[in-house]
Amino acid sequence: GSAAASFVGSRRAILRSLGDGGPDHPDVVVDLNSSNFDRVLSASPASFAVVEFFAHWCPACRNYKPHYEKVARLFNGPDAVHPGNVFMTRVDCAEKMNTKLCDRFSISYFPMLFWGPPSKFASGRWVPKQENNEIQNIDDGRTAERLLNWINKKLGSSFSFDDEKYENENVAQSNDSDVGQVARAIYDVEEVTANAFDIILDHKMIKSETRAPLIKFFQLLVAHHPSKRCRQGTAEILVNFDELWPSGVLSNNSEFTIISQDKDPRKSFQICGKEVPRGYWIFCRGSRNDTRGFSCGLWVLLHSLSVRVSDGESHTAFVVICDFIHNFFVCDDCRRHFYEMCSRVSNPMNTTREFALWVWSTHNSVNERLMREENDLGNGDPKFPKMIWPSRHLCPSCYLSQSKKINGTIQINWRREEVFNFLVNYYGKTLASSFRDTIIHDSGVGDSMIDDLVSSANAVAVPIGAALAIAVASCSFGALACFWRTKQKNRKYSHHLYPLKNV
Ligand SMILES: Cc1cc2nc3c(=O)[nH]c(=O)nc-3n(C[C@H](O)[C@H](O)[C@H](O)COP(=O)(O)OP(=O)(O)OC[C@H]3O[C@@H](n4cnc5c(N)ncnc54)[C@H](O)[C@@H]3O)c2cc1C
Repeated sequence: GSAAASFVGSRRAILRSLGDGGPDHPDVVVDLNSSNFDRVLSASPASFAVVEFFAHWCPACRNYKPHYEKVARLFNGPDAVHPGNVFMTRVDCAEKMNTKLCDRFSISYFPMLFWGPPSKFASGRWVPKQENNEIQNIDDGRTAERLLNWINKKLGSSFSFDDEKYENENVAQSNDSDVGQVARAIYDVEEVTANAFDIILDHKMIKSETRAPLIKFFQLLVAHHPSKRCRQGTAEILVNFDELWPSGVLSNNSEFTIISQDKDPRKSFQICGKEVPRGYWIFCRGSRNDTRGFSCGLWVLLHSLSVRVSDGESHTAFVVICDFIHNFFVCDDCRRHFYEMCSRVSNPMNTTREFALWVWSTHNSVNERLMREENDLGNGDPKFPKMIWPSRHLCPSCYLSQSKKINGTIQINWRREEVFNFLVNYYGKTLASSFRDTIIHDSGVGDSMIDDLVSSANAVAVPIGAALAIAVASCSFGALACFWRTKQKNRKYSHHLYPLKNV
């Protein structure tokens, strides 16, 4: 009796240490099935995915579950130690709906594990003994340790279960690390966009006086957001804007009441698609819980917009961004400081260069101020001290000569032309370089006009005004949009377009 009891006890202890669900060990493995498999995998920011095919009735799978989840906790979920590296998922082949999916991967036993780039899973299949398959069968993953070893061999990494949250290679880099790091920031730009929209809804910030600035900001996003998913999602919201937030119902300074209470707009409109927000930061991840993240993502969004607008749009975009921060950035100090700097601009911005350099130098003024503050208060992120950016290390050619300290402030002689080139390359091309920018039309009603509209992957040029005009003229977003459009036909068209020229 007592031997059996202690056996059960120790087995529990082992299970606990491996993680058997519960509040300390949440199950962060992403469950996939035939209806979301392709979409979720193709939207994953991770470089690699593991897919476990199992059957819920299989006892070996049940025993394996805590092992698999222990590995998954390193990579998945808000508390992941190494987010964005490996996406850990599973498919229950005992579910009828998944039969075809499991056949696609020639599942011959449970659990059966595969490894490959997420996008290859999304479009792929696996056939035994076929060479050059980008999807590989994981033949040695029977315990948590062995699976992690297998992954480490593939990645050339040394991930360990002892790694602590935040103390990891993702933050061993700093602001000053290599140029390619910013390629991962595209996911943070999506994350910040979705978070900002959530905040706007949560705080009921759409009021009669903030409605127009928001519409204009959305127009800017439709035309120039670096992520196609976000361009499309924003276009959808824009097309439905009048329906969701009718101007007549909004009163000054009072919160907006959702007309039909059971229809919370956020439930039907995801500004960057279904997979975002993901709940974690990659490029903008701080070494402490309360640093970086959102505000870092917001800066990256602003910079990436600034290098994408055309010369002719630059002043409008400047005003739109100033108004957006002023009305919707809930950090009060930040928005006041920023707006002050906006107000100091007396001449219109004539070029993309002027605008992008303004955002850059404004950001540096903030950095400079925070450098002092964080020094005094010790509340900065120790791994990401504020600095004047870009460092000599990042952009040697941006510096004209040795910088001097005059009255305690650093005076740098910038080569502004080089800084601009650097910004365009960094926040333009490099930011979007490794991005798998797929849109899967859930409704199946693809529309070439909207695709054209949102498909400009880099610094190109759908004039902002045209973006909404095209969006409005299209029925690609399903019944609601068509309904809206039909209704608009009888109204004064221009009133609803908010042409940016009139900012
Ligand atoms: C509009 C705005 C106003 C803000 N105002 C305040 C404020 O008044 N007080 C306050 O405490 N916090 C303010 N913040 C927050 C603060 O600026 C930082 O975002 C936050 O402290 C996180 O810092 P970070 O280390 O992630 O780097 P961030 O400053 O957020 O920068 C993000 C990344 O951008 C790059 N970068 C840095 N400088 C530049 C530059 N000059 N040009 C281009 N790229 C650059 C770096 O790669 C950096 O890691 C503001 C944020 C925003 C978006």
